Amino acid sequence: MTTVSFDASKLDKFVHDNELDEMQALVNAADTELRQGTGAGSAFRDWLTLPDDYDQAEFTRIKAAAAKIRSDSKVLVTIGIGGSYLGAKMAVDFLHDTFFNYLPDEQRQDPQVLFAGNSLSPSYVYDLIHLIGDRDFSINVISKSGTTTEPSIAFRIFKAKLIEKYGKTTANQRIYVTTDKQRGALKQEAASEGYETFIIPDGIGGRYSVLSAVGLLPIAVSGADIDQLMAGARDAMNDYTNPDLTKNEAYQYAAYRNILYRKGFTTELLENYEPNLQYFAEWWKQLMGESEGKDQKGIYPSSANFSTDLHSLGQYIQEGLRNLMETVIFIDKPNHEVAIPKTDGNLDGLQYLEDRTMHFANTKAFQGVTLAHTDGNVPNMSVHIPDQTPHTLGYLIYFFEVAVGISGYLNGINPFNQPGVEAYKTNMFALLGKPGFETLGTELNKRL
Ligand SMILES: O=P(O)(O)OC[C@H]1O[C@](O)(CO)[C@@H](O)[C@@H]1O
Repeated sequence: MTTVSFDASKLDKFVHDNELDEMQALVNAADTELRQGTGAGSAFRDWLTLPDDYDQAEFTRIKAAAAKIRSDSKVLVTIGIGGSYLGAKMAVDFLHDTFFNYLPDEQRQDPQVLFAGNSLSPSYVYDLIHLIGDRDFSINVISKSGTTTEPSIAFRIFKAKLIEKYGKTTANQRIYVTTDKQRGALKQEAASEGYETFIIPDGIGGRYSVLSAVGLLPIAVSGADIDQLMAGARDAMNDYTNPDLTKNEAYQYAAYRNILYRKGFTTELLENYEPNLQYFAEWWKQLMGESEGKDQKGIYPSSANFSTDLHSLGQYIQEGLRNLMETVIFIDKPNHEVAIPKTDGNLDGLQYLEDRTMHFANTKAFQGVTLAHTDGNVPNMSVHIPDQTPHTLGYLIYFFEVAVGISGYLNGINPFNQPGVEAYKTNMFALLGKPGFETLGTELNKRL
């Protein structure tokens, strides 16, 4: 039984039935490229089988490390950027109360899972140190390359704090490293300092890595069930193998967004109606943007949070430039339901909603928006999920991963590389004065 249900029924106005049929041959070819490894970037497809084919011993070690952190720390500082933090952040948000990280220590059973190294903001780091205060903490530093500047700087700072608080020997036992099995400065440091280390498999790029140690350790520290997360992904892996578009909704989603893209709908908004899905969209944006935006083409991934943003972006979506398509993730059964109470009289004009629930109102907002935006010529697709359990999240993650693999090949690009992200790094190194970048540094400084 599938967990995710993809709904393209509101696309009639934009896509004829025969157009989907016409995509079948291209989808078959994309499926072969993905499954047989004949497409570009084939060395980075190990996420395809990861839910079934992962290192069980390491998985056990992740759980043991999580148990230790949960027993000796009030805070886990998770250091990483891009794919080395977005998956963990979105999963911790998705799987817990909206205010999970805000609860005071006396009201919580789980450590706070906080993030660093995903920007170069000094104020953020200063404020985070202040927030941790004198509470016990551990660090999980995550970097596949082991050399990314933002997390490297944050690690230096938080490691110094850890040593200051506990002394070097104990501090080293509170540092958990997730990195490549052999390359990079972080790997060398972990080996020399004896930090507990987890591996990011070679064949999995950062944005596809949430179901490896990259995501699993912080998610397990938060108290979420990582067995169920993997089980959900495994179910999706088994459900999405048939390339027949009438039988594979992940492939349907890939096909429809490419049909729409070719008609000029070049920006896709991923939308939600639950605030703790906001970071799901941030994770999705990296997955889609780094996979598809290359060779001067690709759908631009953006996002909106509803109904909040209907009061800010709603006007643009309804009547602005017509290059938008929308994909809504809608949760059929929210974690909690709240009734709209009865009151004496009808001064606020809400009597007609008495005995209704907030989820009823949210559902009507979703339905009303879908029809209004469709009338406004914004193609609407939706992805329904039953709940916010780890199983559903694992399933949903896999849905989007396999969809972007197919989508990338449909658009004739390599969905597994990200050459474009190097340009800013090279300039930054040159301007920072990193050894080896002196000539470029001189040139760039003249242009400033
Ligand atoms: O894990 P790393 O090597 O620190 O990289 C973090 C992120 O940086 C990128 O390489 C882009 O700069 C992403 O692809 C990746 O997810």
